Amino acid sequence: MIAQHDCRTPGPLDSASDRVERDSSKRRIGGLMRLRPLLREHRRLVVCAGVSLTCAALISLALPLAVRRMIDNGFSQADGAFVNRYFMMLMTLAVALALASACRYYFVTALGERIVGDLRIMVFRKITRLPASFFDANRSGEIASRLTADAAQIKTATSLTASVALRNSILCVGALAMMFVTSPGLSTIATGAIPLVVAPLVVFGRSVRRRSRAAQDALANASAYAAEIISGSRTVQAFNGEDVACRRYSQDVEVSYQSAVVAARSRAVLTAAAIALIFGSIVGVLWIGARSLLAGTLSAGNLSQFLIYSVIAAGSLGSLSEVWGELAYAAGAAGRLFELLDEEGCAREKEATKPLLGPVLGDVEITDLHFAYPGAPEREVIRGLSLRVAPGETVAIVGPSGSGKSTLLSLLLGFYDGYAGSIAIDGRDIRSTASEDLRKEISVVPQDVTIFATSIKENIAFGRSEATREEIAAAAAKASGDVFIEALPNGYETIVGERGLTLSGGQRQRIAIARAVLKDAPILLLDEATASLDAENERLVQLGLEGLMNGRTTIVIAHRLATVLKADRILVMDQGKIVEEGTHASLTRQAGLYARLAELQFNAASISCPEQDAA
Ligand SMILES: Nc1ncnc2c1ncn2[C@@H]1O[C@H](COP(=O)(O)OP(=O)(O)OP(=O)(O)O)[C@@H](O)[C@H]1O
Repeated sequence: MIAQHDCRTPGPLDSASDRVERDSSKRRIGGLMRLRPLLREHRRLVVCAGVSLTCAALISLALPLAVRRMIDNGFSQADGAFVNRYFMMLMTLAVALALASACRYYFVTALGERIVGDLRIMVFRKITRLPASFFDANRSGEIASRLTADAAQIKTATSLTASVALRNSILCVGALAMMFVTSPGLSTIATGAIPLVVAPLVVFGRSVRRRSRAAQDALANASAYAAEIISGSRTVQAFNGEDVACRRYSQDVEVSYQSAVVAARSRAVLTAAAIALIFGSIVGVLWIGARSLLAGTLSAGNLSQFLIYSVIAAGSLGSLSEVWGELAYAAGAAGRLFELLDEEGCAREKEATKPLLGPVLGDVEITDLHFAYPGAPEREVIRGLSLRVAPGETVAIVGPSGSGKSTLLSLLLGFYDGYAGSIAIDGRDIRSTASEDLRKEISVVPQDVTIFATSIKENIAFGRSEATREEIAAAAAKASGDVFIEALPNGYETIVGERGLTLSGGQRQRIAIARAVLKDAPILLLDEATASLDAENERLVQLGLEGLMNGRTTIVIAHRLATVLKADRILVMDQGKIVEEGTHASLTRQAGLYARLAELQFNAASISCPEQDAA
C-alpha cells in the first residue's frame, strides 16, 4: 500500500490544450495581472514610465489643434507673423515629443527588463527547490524554455507592448474626446460605429490567441528536444543518430512553423478586418463632414482637425487590436511561468518543520518502507523494507540491478515523500524536518556524478561555498584527486567543460568524492562511488573513503562486491526488500542470492576477508 503524502504530487506541466481550456475560463489577459506585485516593487520606474508616456500622448494630441488654428487663422487670413509663431510652437512641441518619447522608451524598457529579471530569479529559485518527482515528469528543455522564451515574451509585453497599448489607449480616448469638441454631430455618428467595429474584432481575437498558444507550445517542444540532443551530442554521434535527430527536430520545427503560420494567418486577417472596419467607418464619417463643409456648416480647419483626430483614434484602435494579441500572447507566457511558481511540490519548507536537534549522530532507522514512483504508482519499488544503521556503522547494500538500492538513497535524501512507513534520523521522522536541514547532515556521492561548467575549485566547494583553498585541496587529496588536479594547466582554477566533459569519468568521480569529503556530514551515502575508477585509483580512493567513513554512518551501494568487503554489515536487496544480511563470509556460506552474485563476479571461495572471517 502506498501512502499518499498530503502534498500534491507534481506531475507533468500542462499541455497546450489543457492550458487553453483552463485559460478560456479566466480571460487570458488577466494572467498579466499577477505581475502587479512586481510592478509595485518598482513603483518609481512605473511612475516615470507612466508620466513620460502620458506626456508623449498628450503632446501628440495637441498637434492637430495647432494645425486647425493655422489653417483657420494663418493660411486663410495670410497672416505671416501668425504662421511663424505657430511653426515655432510646433517645433517646440516636436522637441518635447521627442524628449518624452525617449524617456518613455527608456523607462518602459528598463521596467520590462527589471520585471522579467525578477521573475526569472523567482522562477529559478522555485525550480531549484522542486522535488525530484517534478523533474521525473518534466523535460528540462521545456522548463528552460519557460525561463528563456516565455520570460522574453513577458519582457516585450511589460515593456514595449504595454507602453504601446497604454499610449494608444490615451490617444484613442483623447482623440475621441477632441473629436466631440471639434464636431459633436460627426463624432456621434463616428462613435456610433465603434461597437460595430469592435465586436467582431473581439470575437475573432479570441481564436487568434488560441492559435498563438498552440504555436508557443509547439516551439517549446522543439526547444526541449534540441536541448536534449545537444546535451547528449556524444551519444547521438556515437550512434550515427544525427539524421534521426535532425528528422525528429525538423518535424517538431515544422509543427511549430505550421502552428505559427496558422496563428499569423488569423492575425493577418484580424489586422485586415480591423483596418477595413475602422477606416471604412471613418471614410464614411468624413464623407458626411465634407458635405457639411460644402454646405458651410463646418470650417476647413475644423474638418482638418476632426480628420487628424479621427485618424489618430482609428490608428490607435487598430494598434490596440494588434497589441491586444501580443498581450494575450504574453499573458499565456506569464501563465506558463506562474504555473511553475504555483507548483506545490513536496520540498518541506523550513517554516513548516523543525530542525534536527543538536549535533546529529547519524542513527538511521527505516521501518516498513513502501514506495512507488509517482510516475508508476501501481509498481512498488520498495516493498516493506526495514533497516537500522547505528551511528558510525558502515553498511553495504548489494543486489541485482533494479532492486531499489538507489531509490532507497533518494528516499533518505528526502527526494520523494509519497511513501508509507517511516525513515528517521536520530529518532526524528525526516518528513518533519526541512529538506535543507536534512540534507545538511548527509554527504552523497551519486551514481551519475554532476559536474558544473565552472572551476574545479568551485565544483568541489559546491556544498560548502565558504571553504578555504586549503580545505578544498585537503578534500581533493583525500579523494586522490590532488595529483591530477595540480597537473592541469590552471590547477584548481581550471574550468571544466559543460557537465565536466573535459574530464575523465574517474576524474569526475574523484571531484564528486572530494565534494562529499568537504561537506563533512555525519551521514555518508555512496552510490557506486568508485565505479569509474581503475584498479589503482580505486585503491587510492578506497583508502580516502575509508578515512572518510571513519566515525560516520555510511551506506555504500556497490555492484563490485570486492569494494564492500570491509563493511560492518552487508545487506542484500532484491525486488525492494532486504533478503539477506551478514558479513561477506557468513553470506557466502548461506548459499543464497549473495553467494550467487559473488560467484558470478569472482570465485567466492578464493576471496578472503581476514578480519571478517575471524569475526
Ligand atoms: N524516477 C523514476 N521513476 C520511475 N521509476 C523509476 C525511477 N527511478 C528508478 N525507477 C525504477 O525503480 C526501480 C529501482 O531502481 P533503482 O535505480 O533504485 O535500482 P538500483 O537497485 O539502484 O539499480 P542499479 O543497481 O542498476 O543502479 C527500477 O525498476 C527502475 O526502473
